[in-house]
Amino acid sequence: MKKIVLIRHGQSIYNQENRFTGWTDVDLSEKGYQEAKKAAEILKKHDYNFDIAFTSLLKRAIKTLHIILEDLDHLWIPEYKTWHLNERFYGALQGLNKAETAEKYGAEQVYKWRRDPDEEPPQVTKDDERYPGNDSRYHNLSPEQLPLSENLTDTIARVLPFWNESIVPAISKNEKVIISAHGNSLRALIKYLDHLSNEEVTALEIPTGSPLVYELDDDLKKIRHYYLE
Ligand SMILES: O=C(O)[C@@H](CO)OP(=O)(O)O
Repeated sequence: MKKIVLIRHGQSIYNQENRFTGWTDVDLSEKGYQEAKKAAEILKKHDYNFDIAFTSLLKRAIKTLHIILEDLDHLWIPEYKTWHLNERFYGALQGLNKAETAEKYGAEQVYKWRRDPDEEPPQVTKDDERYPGNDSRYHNLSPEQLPLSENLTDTIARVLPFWNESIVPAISKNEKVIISAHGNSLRALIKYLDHLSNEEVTALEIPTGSPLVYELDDDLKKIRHYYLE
């Protein structure tokens, strides 16, 4: 039996301010740091350690991972950072307050933008500073890979190839894997691992800073999952 740990980063400053975040590289809030420390304490209590880590290109996920690895005295393990694990790119909604946006466009429309797997949020234009083509960290992405906006279906389409090509080989070699990522990149992965329908994934909410264990069989099919406490 194989075990992997998924963790959504601790609360970010935009989570705290109730803003659409996406690929905006905001830091953890003070509460987010505390959540990451708590996650480390829980993992330590249950004797978890890791051989390899995967995270996004965004500091809230990277710092959550580092806080955990530091407290487990495992900062030395190989660590792969990839845009494939980034949060869903929220397009022109990034930075806007969620409550104000609901007042402007209606709660139903905002709910669809947030949770309907096939509803695409408004796009950014290429001259917008939020467009990833204007950020040097994404210089190696092809024009087709650079999003103007993403729905969950688009996010799944870039998370799963990375899962199959980079994470599955590590798990298959019995390496102990931790993935520090985001609400929607983890939702994408969990939809796949749990065979969730679009309706089921719409209802799935992943708490910040809570280590989530997936037990997988030798064919990497899910046996069960649970949050560590
Ligand atoms: O703003 C975001 O990027 C995400 C995660 O915080 O929000 P939501 O839960 O609306 O998808």
